[in-house]
Amino acid sequence: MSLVEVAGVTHTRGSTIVLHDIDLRLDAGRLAVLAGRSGSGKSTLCHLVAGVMTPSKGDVRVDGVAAHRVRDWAAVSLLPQRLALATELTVAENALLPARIRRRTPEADLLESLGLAGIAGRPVHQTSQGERQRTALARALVLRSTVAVLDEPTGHQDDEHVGMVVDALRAAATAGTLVLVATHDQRIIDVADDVVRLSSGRVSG
Ligand SMILES: Nc1ncnc2c1ncn2[C@@H]1O[C@H](COP(=O)(O)OP(=O)(O)OP(=O)(O)O)[C@@H](O)[C@H]1O
Repeated sequence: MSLVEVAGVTHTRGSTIVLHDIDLRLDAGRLAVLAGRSGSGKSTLCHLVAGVMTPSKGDVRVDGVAAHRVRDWAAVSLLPQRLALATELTVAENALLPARIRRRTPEADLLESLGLAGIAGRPVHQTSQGERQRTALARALVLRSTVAVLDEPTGHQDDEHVGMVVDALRAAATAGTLVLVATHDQRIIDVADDVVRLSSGRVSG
């Protein structure tokens, strides 16, 4: 059994079929990329694996459990495109919240590795879009979850910070997380273990 199993998934949004009969198996400790043009269905598939949507047809399972029933951030974490940060809290409070809730000690250098140490104490509403995105990425990585689903993690990053993000994704995969990334950023695709290409809602290669 693979860690993530997507079987016969067709998904409809509004009146449009946005995913067609998707089959996919992904294993632990891999950096897996969902690549494809804007509108090809990457975010939708991310949402299904993260369990925030249920498929119209077919099955999405994480470790044998229907993805929408998994409620534990240590099992499946998510970096959504819209980030969903608490903007009145600081960068560190947001990023480390999942660890604090579980009384777990976060990795000492997580904020440093994402270039956030210098602004750790600043409220998120006083940060840039790129800093916010890295804060939400840190929150998705802080528990070393079994699966981390990351939707466009470099969308707001300059070259230097793309390098930091890529290193963080590789480190998470090396530590055992299945890192599932929706992106069209070639710099991530170049270091991926698995690349799944979506085209108009179908796996194309
Ligand atoms: N709420 C919605 N209602 C109807 N259609 C939707 C909705 N959200 C997305 N879609 C459509 O579903 C398709 C897949 O969208 P999705 O966001 O998964 O693509 P994507 O590959 O992640 O795109 P991007 O790279 O631009 O984020 C698109 O054709 C989009 O127009």
